[in-house]
Amino acid sequence: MNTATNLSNTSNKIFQTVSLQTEEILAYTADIIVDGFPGRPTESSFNCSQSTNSTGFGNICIWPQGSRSFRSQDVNEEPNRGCQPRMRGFSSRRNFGSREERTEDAHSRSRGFSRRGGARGDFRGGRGGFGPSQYNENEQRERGPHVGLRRGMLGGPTGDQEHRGFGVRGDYRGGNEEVIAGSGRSTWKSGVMESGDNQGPKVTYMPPPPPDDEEAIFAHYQTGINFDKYDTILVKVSGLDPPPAILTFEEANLCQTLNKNIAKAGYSKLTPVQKYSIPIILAGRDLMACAQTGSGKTAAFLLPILAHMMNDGITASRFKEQQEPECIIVAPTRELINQIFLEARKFAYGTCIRPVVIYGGTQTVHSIRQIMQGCNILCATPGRLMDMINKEKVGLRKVKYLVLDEADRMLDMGFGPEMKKLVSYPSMPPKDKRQTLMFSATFPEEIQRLAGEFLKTEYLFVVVGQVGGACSDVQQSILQVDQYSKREKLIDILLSIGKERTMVFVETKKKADFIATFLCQEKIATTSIHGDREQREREEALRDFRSGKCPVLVATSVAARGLDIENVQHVVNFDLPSTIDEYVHRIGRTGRCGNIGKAISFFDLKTDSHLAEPLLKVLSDAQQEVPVWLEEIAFSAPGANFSIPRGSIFASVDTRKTYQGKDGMNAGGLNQSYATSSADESWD
Ligand SMILES: Nc1ncnc2c1ncn2[C@@H]1O[C@H](COP(=O)(O)OP(=O)(O)OP(=O)(O)O)[C@@H](O)[C@H]1O
Repeated sequence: MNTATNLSNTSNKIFQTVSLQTEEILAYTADIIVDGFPGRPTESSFNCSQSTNSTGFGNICIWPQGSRSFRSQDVNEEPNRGCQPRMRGFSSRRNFGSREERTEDAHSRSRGFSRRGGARGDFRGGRGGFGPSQYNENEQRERGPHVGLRRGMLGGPTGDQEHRGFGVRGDYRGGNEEVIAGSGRSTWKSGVMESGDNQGPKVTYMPPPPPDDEEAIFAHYQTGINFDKYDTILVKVSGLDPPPAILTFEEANLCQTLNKNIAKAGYSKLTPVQKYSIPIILAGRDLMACAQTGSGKTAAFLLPILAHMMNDGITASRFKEQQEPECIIVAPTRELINQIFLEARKFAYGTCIRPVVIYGGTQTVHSIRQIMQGCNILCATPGRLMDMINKEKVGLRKVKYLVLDEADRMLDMGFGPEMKKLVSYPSMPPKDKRQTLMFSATFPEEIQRLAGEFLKTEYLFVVVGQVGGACSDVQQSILQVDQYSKREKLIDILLSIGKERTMVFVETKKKADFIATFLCQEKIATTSIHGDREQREREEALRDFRSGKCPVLVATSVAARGLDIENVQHVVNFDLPSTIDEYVHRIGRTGRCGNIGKAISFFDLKTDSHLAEPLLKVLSDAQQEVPVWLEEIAFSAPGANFSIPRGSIFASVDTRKTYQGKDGMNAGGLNQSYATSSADESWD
């Protein structure tokens, strides 16, 4: 394989072709039928030039004028081979596994290996060219157990990125943390992080430093017209002796620097989750908090942690081989953890507290360098974090605050074992010696139970609204669209939307490429983000989307959680996700911070019927119109049970048995219900 990397692209293709096992060729043959798209995205359609920058359009693909487009009328034909989109990353490169990122991606590969009998060194990937040999007609899902099969097929150390191009897609890269988690159905091999160290190419990507002028640091978007409506949402706090909520930032008694930063960030009123979480964290309590998407959970944990650190008189950490951060924040995706880091940097501005971010898909040496320069708050994706701990670049002895953002995902089968490993690390202070904080918009009951293991028994549970409820600022519509009509419908919608920023969610990485290519062909400036894109490309895609250069972003679930992008007015679920929680997170990319958004979902009777009932509940809980046909499907579903109260598919209360069935209140102050709208609780 090493020899192969030194061959020219052409000879590599030949090499790879002859390397295919019969079984893989057969699998590839199956793979050419993309779900719902008999019009196969061929090598030519995805044969994207790497010289993207020369197009001046970054990640988007541009079809030459007059190129023939393929829409549903020519679904049985391939797109014109002469019209190749110049679209970096949609197809052109493949990588072969990263030594540096091994630990990050070991999960996905290990799962692939375990399912495939531990084989390494297979060829695969090859989007649009040689075909990911492991695909079958069902496609590999972005989330779930098949993900590992997509990666590292060629295996072996293969040199740096410059040598990766085989003219096909399917880059191996490490650390798609987001990819392995989520469905709760993924298989997991604990201990894989330490296994085999010599897989894949060296990752050379170093993310550019974020702009450090004050204006950029404090750049923010405006709260929307419904921001004040947050006041009316019911908040429930359960657990012993919760401290009273605060109504204003002043009541939090934060230091002057923090208050200044809050003002510069444009925050003048607390959101409900902040009103309740800030005093709880300031009081040193462990917390599990559940609040709608876009309602300010990040600041709800960052501000009190920073306040504690300021009170503790933390001094600037000095350059050292090993750093011992006081706070560790973990999140499931690279882009999200980077966003959290930027928030931490904003609120810590002008203090000597140094936040650092590390995540997969970037040079390990770069992460090490960042850490060594001093680190008080370490924002990390799990794989990279464990790698740094194993390399003894991060010591856990001083950890006082541990935050799991998107905690339900951090604790599911994808990341749960890793999180357990983290908290049981010998040097990690036990739970009674640290403060553990968990935040998410969704918290399934079984995950709540798991979370209990990480938290002190007397942790507090804050629920703003309904656990797992959708944000009511998102106008949701569900359309019945079969898979063969989806593209046509999408075009209609995007044309009517015009240039408004829109995220289009699809279920697989491959389909993300396909739809992005298709939209570009239709002359809609589109970019894409998913776990098979290189980190550089993912970040470029987000930049292009944020700036409006590409107003359409086609995404897999990698972008479903946490991303806070200004002005996303629409979310389209081209494919509905497999779980209702995922739906709630996806549509939450719009309608943030009091702004209004719209979400349109294509409901395919053949594949989505299982979602009818939970969808109906989410819609009605958020006071949305429920289509009659959806109601009918939901009611006719086997086992449909509408005697249960709406929303009861979600945990509506703290699952701790001790506190349940007490009629809402007891002498210890359990299960207090609060409405932030009470007359004396104005935010002004
Ligand atoms: N009190 C506030 N006043 C004004 N803006 C705020 C306030 N709190 C948070 N925001 C802004 O609201 C936006 C959404 O916040 P954030 O990303 O923390 O939401 P979230 O609840 O974590 O959402 P998700 O569940 O999608 O992760 C951000 O742009 C943030 O800066």
